[in-house]
Amino acid sequence: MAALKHIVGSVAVITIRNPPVNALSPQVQVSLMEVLKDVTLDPSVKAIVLCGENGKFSGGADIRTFSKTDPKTDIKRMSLDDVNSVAERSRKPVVAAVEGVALGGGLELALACHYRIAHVKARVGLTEVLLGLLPGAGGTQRLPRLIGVPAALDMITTGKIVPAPVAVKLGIVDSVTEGSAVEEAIHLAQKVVGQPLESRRICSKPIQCPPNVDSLLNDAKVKLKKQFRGAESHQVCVEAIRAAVQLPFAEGIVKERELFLSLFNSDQAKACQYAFFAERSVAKWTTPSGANWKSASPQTIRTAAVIGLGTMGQGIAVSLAKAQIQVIAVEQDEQQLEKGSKAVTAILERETLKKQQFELAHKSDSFGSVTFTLDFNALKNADLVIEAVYENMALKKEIFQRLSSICKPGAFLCTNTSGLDIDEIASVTDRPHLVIGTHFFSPAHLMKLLEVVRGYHSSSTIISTVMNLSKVLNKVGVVVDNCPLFVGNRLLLPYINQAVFLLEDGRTPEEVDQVLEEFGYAMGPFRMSDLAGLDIGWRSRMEFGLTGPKLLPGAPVRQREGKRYSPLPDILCEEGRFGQKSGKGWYQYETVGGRNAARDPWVHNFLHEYRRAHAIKQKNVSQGEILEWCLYPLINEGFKVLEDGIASGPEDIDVIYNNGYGWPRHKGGPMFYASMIGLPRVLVKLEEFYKNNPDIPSLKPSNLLKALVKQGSPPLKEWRSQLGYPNSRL
Ligand SMILES: CCCCCCC/C=C/C(=O)SCCNC(=O)CCNC(=O)[C@H](O)C(C)(C)COP(=O)(O)OP(=O)(O)OC[C@H]1O[C@@H](n2cnc3c(N)ncnc32)[C@H](O)[C@@H]1OP(=O)(O)O
Repeated sequence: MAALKHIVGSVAVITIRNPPVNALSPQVQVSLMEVLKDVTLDPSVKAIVLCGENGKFSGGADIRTFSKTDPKTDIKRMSLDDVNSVAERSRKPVVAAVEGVALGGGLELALACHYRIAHVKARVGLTEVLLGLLPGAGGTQRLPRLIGVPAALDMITTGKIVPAPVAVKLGIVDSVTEGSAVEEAIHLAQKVVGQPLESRRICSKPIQCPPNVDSLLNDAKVKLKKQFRGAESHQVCVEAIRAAVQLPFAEGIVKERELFLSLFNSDQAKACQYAFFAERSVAKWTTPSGANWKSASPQTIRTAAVIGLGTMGQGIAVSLAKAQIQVIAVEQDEQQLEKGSKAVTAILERETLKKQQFELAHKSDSFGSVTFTLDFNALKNADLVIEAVYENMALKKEIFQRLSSICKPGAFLCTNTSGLDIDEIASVTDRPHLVIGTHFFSPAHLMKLLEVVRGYHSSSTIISTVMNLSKVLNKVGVVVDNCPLFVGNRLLLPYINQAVFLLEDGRTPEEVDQVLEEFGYAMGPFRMSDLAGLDIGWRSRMEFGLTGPKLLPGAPVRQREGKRYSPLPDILCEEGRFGQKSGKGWYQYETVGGRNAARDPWVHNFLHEYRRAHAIKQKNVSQGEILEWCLYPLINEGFKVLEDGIASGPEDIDVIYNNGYGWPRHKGGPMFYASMIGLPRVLVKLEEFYKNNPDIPSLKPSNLLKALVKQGSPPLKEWRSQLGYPNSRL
């Protein structure tokens, strides 16, 4: 039985049982319905308590069953909504005892109960929108009636999860307890036996609308369109809430169902659900040598050190402190230390304020302390050190040599680099097995991704410790192998190059960005480059002799070693145009450090003159071709990364892109996207591009892509077996 019943006096306690998160699978729903009907008819039962096994109310409808559900037949036959209706219509009081989580359909079930008691540490939310859906079991009709339209709109359209004390303030739950929510619920159930229930049924509550409700809903749609470019579910959620506002409850439920079904089998919903499971799958890492997440022994990190308090170091220090880890922050000179400590303190103050506002001043755990010092010897007691100085191999090696002699035996040594060789850095230490790459993304206290780059000698203990740490820091860690640029930046390079080639061929930064932003990227390649800083790539190209003083004399302007090369970004940097940080880059900004990109006539004129000087003929490229020209080489590089064994599966690449590179989640990630549009299409276009541009090697289709197409394009979950890894995780 997926729903268990036991009787306490005259109270029937129904426990949802479906480990690990008590997901409401079709079987659980049928079982719940049976037990609910049974206890409603049982004359000895006077009240009902609903709870979940093992301290978790419910993680919502069972997402795994969605792909096997036929919306036309299965959902119409029986749905969670019917269970909710039976609970709500019951003449006996039904009390939800919310422990752990009540998310999605789990919270919708709780909303159908007459009372809700939550444990103080419980969290609730209608998270369906993040899975490309809407709360389709009455959530869009009940929540606005319970807490008002503005608050419900915010929760439903963002999928926000709130802690129990906030849920009480909002009116979602009636009270919180530090003790057992189930005991408290039983107590309340006994107390309210015989009391009238009509006012407790949310379906009977009139909806309180602010006078400007129409513009509230319309403005929300505009805002959400900008925030979640191209994503349907956020928009459809607003329409479901509009139905709650305009229609009586029963009709609103019918409309909600219709809108739910319009999303249920969409490609976007499939992509979001794939992204959800991909994130879980990357946590279960394995290495080619057989080490894996199950057998490794992660260590708890209590004290961590950060070396270098530039932008990255600041964010990393804040991230650690927010996770209640004690931080020692080291800089090399007084001035840098003062600048860094001021910045860290300011960010921490802002974060404290945000936390207090979010938790509504509920007593919560404070942040870990940060000690600022110039003294490297302060690192001797750190459990883990993250070096975050700028990208310079000699400097990093010098630091790691020092760390070897200062840090306690067993301390983990991490380098925050976006592409330098981890093995070379590890080679100067006394403990290469305890050295690893931790590639954070800026701003490091906000961005979710952590690329965990294992070196040749990295032990399973350091991999599992850092993967665990990523979860503690509320990040998504992905284990990748050591190669130049690792995974994320390796795929980014051809994408950016292709975008720049488009400028040579006659397009403008605005046109290219618009296509990629309409696709769903938060920022197109040029706005993103301006944000990241154009000088970073420039310095690295100088280091590699692609430009600057090390460039061999006589090198053709638009070629390097026979390959197409565009000097446009280099010229911009030579002009002092580094992007936002200098107030100008591919765009112009209102001030140095400004955020609002505006068309820059200088850039347009410069591009025009450049094309004229090099006698480049303008090409007519459609918006669709711009998209394929930029994205397919990125995807192709993804296949090459898989072929090289740098990432262990397509999910790893997609998780990296969804969480670190602004890829639209409702498109699943580049590899998922390729599977959706069809591998033959990607291959044919790459072949065509490569034929016409043999001097761009990244357009040459990868062997893996060709092999998969030859085999009839198997589904993504089978690609991994093609790679022949000994420890396939699928
Ligand atoms: C068919 C028509 C039905 C009509 C339904 C009406 C509308 C309702 C829709 C929904 O309810 S959609 C689901 C909404 N729920 C969520 O979005 C919650 C998703 N889960 C989470 O956020 C987290 O998993 C958690 C519950 C907060 C737990 O986090 P934790 O870090 O503790 O563990 P995880 O590693 O994330 O998960 C453990 C394990 O459980 C699996 N899982 C989690 N939630 C679900 C779920 N709703 N359905 C199925 N499976 C779920 C997760 O994949 C992990 O499994 P493994 O991957 O380790 O095997």
